[in-house]
Amino acid sequence: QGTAAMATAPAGLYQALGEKPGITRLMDDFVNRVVKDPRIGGHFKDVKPAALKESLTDQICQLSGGPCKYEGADMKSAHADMDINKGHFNALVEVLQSAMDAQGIPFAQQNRLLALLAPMHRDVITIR
Ligand code: HEM
Repeated sequence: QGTAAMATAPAGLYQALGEKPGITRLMDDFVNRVVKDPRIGGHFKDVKPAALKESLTDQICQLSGGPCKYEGADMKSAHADMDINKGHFNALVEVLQSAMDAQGIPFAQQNRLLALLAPMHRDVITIR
């Protein structure tokens, strides 16, 4: 991931997300919601959900302070040529919030994860 993504994980976030099993469940539900979302589902029409779930699980696990290593593409390369605008980015964040609600993740912990993801907008949004 890009340098902007390499913020320090707040203590206890990995645990609050339910560690690897909780993050796996969260990303499973999140991707299922994303592909169905009318605002951004189209971006994912040619994507294999299982592989994306695995990449995201590793990324969020590592980012939140867990013992994982994300080995996928950096955020800039992963999202190049996708015509992602601010509305798409915000829609994805909204879907993530719904998925975190569904997993019973406390609001304050949700915000700690979102704060780690927010700086990635610089690499993900390509239409300004
Ligand atoms: C903070 C926001 C985001 C994060 C952290 C994120 C993270 C990721 C990660 C980790 C991958 C996998 C890359 C790999 O395995 O090499 C990925 C792929 C992808 N992302 Fe994002 N993403 C974000 C926002 C978005 C948005 C807003 C869209 C479009 C609406 C989007 C569309 C995609 C698509 C279509 C892929 C699949 C690429 C492929 O497999 O060819 N992402 N993203």
